[in-house]
Amino acid sequence: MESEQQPILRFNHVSKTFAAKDKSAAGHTVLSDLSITLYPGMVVGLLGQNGAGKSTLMRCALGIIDIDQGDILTLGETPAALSIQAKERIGYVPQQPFGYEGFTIDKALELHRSFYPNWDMTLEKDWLERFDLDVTQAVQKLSVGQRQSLALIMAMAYRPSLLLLDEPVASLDPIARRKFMSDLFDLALDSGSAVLFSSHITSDLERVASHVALIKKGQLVLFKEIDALREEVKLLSINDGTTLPSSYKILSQSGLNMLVDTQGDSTVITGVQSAKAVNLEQLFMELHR
Ligand SMILES: Nc1ncnc2c1ncn2[C@@H]1O[C@H](COP(=O)(O)OP(=O)(O)OP(=O)(O)O)[C@@H](O)[C@H]1O
Repeated sequence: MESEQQPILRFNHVSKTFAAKDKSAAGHTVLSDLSITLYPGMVVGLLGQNGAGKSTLMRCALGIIDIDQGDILTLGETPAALSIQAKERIGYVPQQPFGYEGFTIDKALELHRSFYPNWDMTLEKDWLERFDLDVTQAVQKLSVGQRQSLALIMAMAYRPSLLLLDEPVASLDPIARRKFMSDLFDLALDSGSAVLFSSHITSDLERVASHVALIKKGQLVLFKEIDALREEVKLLSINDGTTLPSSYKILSQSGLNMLVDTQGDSTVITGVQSAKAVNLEQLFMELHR
């Protein structure tokens, strides 16, 4: 199904190294040979430790940061030369939303919506109510969570084809978070959009994402449908000398315990004492032991 659709965002063997301050020192490689493709309707949760490269990946997709190797296509275009038409179809909420200080919420929205011909006033109104925002309030007086809620409305009310959300819900209370997350999924499905969002809250990710992309030190360790995760990623305890099928990808190993991606291979293997499914949090912990 996926191959028949045009990708919304494609990272193809992308690498990025930031130069060291001291020109003679080696640079810091933040993304390494990373490939992911997002198709319409995909909600991809990006998981990784602090500094793993999640924000950098999003900034590269927007052309804010240049890459060193590989290529990226954002709505079919090169990020460094995105057309206005493409920009009108992208929503982005950075980790620390900024801008519109000195405006009230309604004035800020009035200006912001003027940039987007497809702005949906009903959606705006709905989300203002959901987040319980008073439009007469000054933007600079909003709490961090309220500021984040406003940034989300500003990024989503024009139903962008591509939505990049960098820890969008970190400052939202659990009720606002839950509402936002389920709506996010519906919105993506309704509008045929693709969403890439980073979060450290694995339960949110499990609830709302269709896929998970796990990044460790700039490398993509796993990219999988959430539903396939429980079936295909296993914590194995094996006997010494056990040979695993070549289709298995070993994600981490500690003695005779290993975390593997069976990649759908259901061959029965002798020598495996136990094979346990893992949830996202367990997977994350195992990978970073
Ligand atoms: N402009 C820059 N110049 C130099 N180094 C940078 C730059 N931007 C990011 N980095 C470095 O790249 C690494 C990855 O940063 P990034 O913000 O992408 O991580 P992250 O996965 O989003 O982390 P977090 O979960 O803490 O938000 C970090 O070590 C950071 O210091």
